[in-house]
Amino acid sequence: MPETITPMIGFIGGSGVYDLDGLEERRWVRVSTPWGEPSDEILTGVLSGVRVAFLPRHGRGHPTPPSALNYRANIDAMKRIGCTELISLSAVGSLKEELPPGHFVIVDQFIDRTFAREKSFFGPGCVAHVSVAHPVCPRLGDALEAAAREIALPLTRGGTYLVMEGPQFSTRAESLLYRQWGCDVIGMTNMPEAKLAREAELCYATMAMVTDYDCWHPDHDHVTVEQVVKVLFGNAERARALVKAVVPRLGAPRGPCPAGCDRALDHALITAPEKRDPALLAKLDVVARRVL
Ligand SMILES: CSC[C@H]1O[C@H](OP(=O)(O)O)[C@H](O)[C@@H]1O
Ligand SMILES: Nc1ncnc2[nH]cnc12
Repeated sequence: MPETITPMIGFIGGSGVYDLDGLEERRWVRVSTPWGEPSDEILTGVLSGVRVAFLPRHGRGHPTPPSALNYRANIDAMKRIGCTELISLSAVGSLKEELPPGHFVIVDQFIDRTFAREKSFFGPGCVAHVSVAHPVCPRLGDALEAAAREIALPLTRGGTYLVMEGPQFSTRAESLLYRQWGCDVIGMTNMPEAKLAREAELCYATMAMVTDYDCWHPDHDHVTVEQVVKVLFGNAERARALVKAVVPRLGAPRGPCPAGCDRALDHALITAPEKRDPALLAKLDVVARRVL
């Protein structure tokens, strides 16, 4: 008999999304992990009868830049508190004319250009290679699409998110290069987040909220924080409406993920049991508990 999972929907709120409203049994909870401290306390509560958790990715008040985020602690903490799926709400720049500020994109691919971050829970003493060929859970994508259409958000389903290191925005040459690569949007945070969610066997999807045209567009000034923030105020309101619309669609008890996100480690571990490092295995207590 396949296991029945009672979902707890986790949200990781990006720039401009530092809180969730409308929760019952609302409580900010401190969660420590073997990987260090997450960005902030995690807000837990109940929305439409469904358990939810919310982590402000950069911390409340936005003290932490993309490269200094402890992505491993964030993902571990969300799983540790009971999340079964993760939805990222992220501000992005647009690399396509037809994705103007105010538009929403359910991305389904990433190009990871980050280079100064811890990208795996595994390493010497326990080597694992998961597939991220399809980094986004289609079931979460379907739920996000249905919810976004219900509240009439301007929406595109599918797109490639270029993840840059930052914190500076791109040069014009870089922006033009990413357009040539066929990328749709650009941001600084969703990798290694999506890779780590896969290693932790959590379903993951991103709702990207376009705030600017980066710096490639001949008719628009280059992106500034001021501009991002201005658009974000509108977007953040709509992001909250999206959360309220998506949660009931994901809340029912369910079987295993049809795409296999929750079994990503089934064929990933390659280190022989007798060669595994007990100290690392102890840190993997929650992330890899199903297979260790
Ligand atoms: C404030 S603009 C740059 C900043 O916004 C995005 O963050 P998030 O994905 O957490 O919404 C982008 O990735 C940068 O970190
Ligand atoms: N143009 C841009 N580049 C990188 N991250 C962003 N976040 C929002 N706009 C961005």
